[in-house]
Amino acid sequence: MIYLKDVSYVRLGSPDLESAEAFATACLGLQIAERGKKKLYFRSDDRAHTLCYSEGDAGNQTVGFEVEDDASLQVAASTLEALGHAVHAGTAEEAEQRKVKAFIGFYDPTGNHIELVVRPERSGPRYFASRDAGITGFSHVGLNSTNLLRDERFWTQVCNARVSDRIGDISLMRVNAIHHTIALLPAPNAGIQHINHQVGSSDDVLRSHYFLNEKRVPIVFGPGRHPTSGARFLYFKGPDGMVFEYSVGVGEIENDETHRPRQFGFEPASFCMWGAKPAG
Ligand SMILES: O=C(O)c1cccc(O)c1O
Ligand SMILES: [Fe+2]
Repeated sequence: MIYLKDVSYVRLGSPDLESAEAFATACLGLQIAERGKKKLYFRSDDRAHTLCYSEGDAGNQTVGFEVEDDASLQVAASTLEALGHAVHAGTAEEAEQRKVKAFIGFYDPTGNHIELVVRPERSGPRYFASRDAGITGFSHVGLNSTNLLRDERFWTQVCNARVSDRIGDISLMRVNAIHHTIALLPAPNAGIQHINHQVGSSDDVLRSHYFLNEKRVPIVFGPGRHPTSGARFLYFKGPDGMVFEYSVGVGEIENDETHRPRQFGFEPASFCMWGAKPAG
């Protein structure tokens, strides 16, 4: 069993780092942590980085998850290899680029590139962004899935994810008390479907709605409220078509042992209890 503790970071390729930087700082509200060679590191909370853009193909997308220690990483590697997944052991240089002690890389059954990391760095100074978006931290990712049942099985049976709720066959899965850290959404190919940051209040969500509209950032869904996690949300489009979500008030699962996933119908009202409909 692979015990995921939390999501750690997202790594995104972009052919235009300048635009990515402008969006991440002036629109999304992240803090530049470090400029590397053709790499930009961003902070959103007390971690040293939670997002890294590197110059390259926008199809290069990776999600990093934290595991407990080196022993857990070894178990993860052998578990994956036994199941036929090719596992890449991160080199010291690659680990340094990720600000982690060690990591492995592999592809999930859909083909999403996943990294498992040990001892991701924190930062001493607190997160301080130039735009006051009210971000309190990087919280979850939506992952594309070409086969929801197969991929839910991978994340819950090979890994320790637990289903908190389902909308149709879409699963919202937790790896700790937070309602979900991974959402699996149907898509024809691999990719990150959205990247979620939590904000401090509903005011932040609505304030950003006006702010992003003014900046001509395409709003793709919301403001709204998810009946599943209870979170108030706003989705908008960033560089290379990547969708970002702000949300506040994501619930926690009080009793991990006794919680049973709730089933919601695959319909708009299951995504927004206020009646918002996705754009397009
Ligand atoms: O927060 C949620 O419950 C949620 C539901 C559907 C899709 C999402 O991205 C979510 O964050
Ligand atoms: Fe989400």
